[in-house]
Amino acid sequence: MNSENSISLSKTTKSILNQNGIKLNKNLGQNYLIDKNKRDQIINFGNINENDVILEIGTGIGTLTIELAKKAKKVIAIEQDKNICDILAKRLKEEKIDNVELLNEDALNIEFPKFNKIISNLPYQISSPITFKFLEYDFDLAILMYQKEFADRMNGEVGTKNYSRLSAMLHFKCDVKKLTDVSSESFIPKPKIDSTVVKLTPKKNKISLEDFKIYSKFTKALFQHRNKKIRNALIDSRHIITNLDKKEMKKCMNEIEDEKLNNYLKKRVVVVTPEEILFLSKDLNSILNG
Ligand SMILES: C[S@@+](CC[C@H](N)C(=O)[O-])C[C@H]1O[C@@H](n2cnc3c(N)ncnc32)[C@H](O)[C@@H]1O
Repeated sequence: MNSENSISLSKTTKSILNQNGIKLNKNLGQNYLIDKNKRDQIINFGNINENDVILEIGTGIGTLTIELAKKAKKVIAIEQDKNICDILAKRLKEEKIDNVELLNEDALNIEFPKFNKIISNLPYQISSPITFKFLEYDFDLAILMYQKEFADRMNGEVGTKNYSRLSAMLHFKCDVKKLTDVSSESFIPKPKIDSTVVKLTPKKNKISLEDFKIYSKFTKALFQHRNKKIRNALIDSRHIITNLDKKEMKKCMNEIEDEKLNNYLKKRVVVVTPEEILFLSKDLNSILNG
């Protein structure tokens, strides 16, 4: 960490918060970046040009927003906390920055305006739902800061403790690359966890929207019981994938004659690859809902 740089960002951040009488709220994931080198690294990873429209979730007082706005065509900046949003609006005005569309909203509850890149130091309490939401949109690149353990789960290998609904969902949509770790010292207040900056690059040959919808439902059902056999996991989470009741569903499963499918049903969730989940989700979906 370059101490001079960091001291200045740390000082500015503390002074803005003090002047406005702000006490940061843990429940909203308000840990603000004070490491100027890491901030600059994140911006550089974004490889921003003057045509980019950047989506930023959780702007805080604008540590990333202001630098993003200097390089991009436009920044769509979403911040849930009204007081923090007001501070950023004032800063943007003072700095004569007019290419930021600042939205005081819960990012989980709104439809995002059009964008092509996402760059954010995310509020960690919404890491999962916001990442799944990103997957519903087309974009060129995302540079996102997550809790380190969450980042590890994003490309968890099949059969390991990090293999999760998250890794299975990302598998068909994006390449996931960890770029740099960020120590807890780089934030105020200092969180108990370390962080990792991750790059998501959407895959070119994605599966069809219809298949991904079915795959998503089955993945959700399966990973609620990651150590169970697939058959039992699906029966237990049947409400996610079908309207059949337990008896009807068991009957359907018992009538399956396809050997390959029957073999999958006997495997434990955690050892089944995304390709296998895709295969069985399409077949089972027509059996259970056909
Ligand atoms: C980790 S801080 C990042 C702040 C700033 N970008 C930085 O790097 O210092 C996350 C921010 O997200 C905001 N936030 C929390 N939940 C949110 C939500 N559901 N929608 C939008 N913003 C949210 C918090 O108020 C907080 O300012």
